[in-house]
Amino acid sequence: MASIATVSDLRQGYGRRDVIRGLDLAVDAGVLGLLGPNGAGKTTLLRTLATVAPPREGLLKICGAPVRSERDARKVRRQIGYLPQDFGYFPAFTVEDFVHYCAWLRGVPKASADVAVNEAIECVNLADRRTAKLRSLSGGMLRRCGIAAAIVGFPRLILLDEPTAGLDPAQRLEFRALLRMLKRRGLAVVISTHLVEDVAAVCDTVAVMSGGRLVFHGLPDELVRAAVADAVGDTHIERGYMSVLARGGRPA
Ligand SMILES: Nc1ncnc2c1ncn2[C@@H]1O[C@H](COP(=O)(O)OP(=O)(O)OP(=O)(O)O)[C@@H](O)[C@H]1O
Repeated sequence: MASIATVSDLRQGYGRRDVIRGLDLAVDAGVLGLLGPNGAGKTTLLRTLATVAPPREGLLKICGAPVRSERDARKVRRQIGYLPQDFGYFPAFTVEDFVHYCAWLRGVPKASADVAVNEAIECVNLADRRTAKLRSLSGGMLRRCGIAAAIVGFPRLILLDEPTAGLDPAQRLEFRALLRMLKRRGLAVVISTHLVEDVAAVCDTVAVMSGGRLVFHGLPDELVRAAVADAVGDTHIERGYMSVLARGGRPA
């Protein structure tokens, strides 16, 4: 089956600086966990997949369509839900207003928008706060509202930048259940996270970035098996993660 998104030989950066070089990645249905230390390039990759910034070099394809121009990007944005790390919002909007607005921005058909908005709000367990103003929400609730905005209408590609930041342990478990539901719908979800245990619990595949390159892409079990004998870490997968970072992508 064709991948939902691919980047080939991607070069991406800011100003004069390249932060991603020669990166190839295929995103298929299921949950892909994107790991890597601060500054590795995870957000830059997600922004590129979200068509926020065009690749400096290389090819981005969404649902099989090459995205080479703003015109191409407009055609595929309907298929993309994106939760940035720091998302902008209007404090006076209610939860419902905000998710509706994001549905409208993404072109969710008007006839199905009300149902889609309700469904998204229920998915993140904010139904009892639907008329609350965003300014009155806790950090975790606001994050869940952002997740609802990213999944409304169930786009085929959902990109979540540190979605579990600020969630308490019970909310993180609920978020994992939500990811499993999105997976059952055949959607592709990419989550950037520093929580290696979230990846072990719910991701089908894992990509590890370091210094703007992909140093690992495979199954969570394969990351566990990548652990070297003296690796640091409290869990098997943390030891695998630390090992691939230390190795910098060189074959074992
Ligand atoms: N808007 C920007 N302008 C200039 N440089 C930037 C900008 N955003 C990110 N960078 C730089 O690009 C590199 C990659 O940053 P990026 O945010 O993609 O990493 P990350 O893996 O998401 O990090 P974190 O885990 O801290 O969120 C870093 O060196 C960062 O300083």
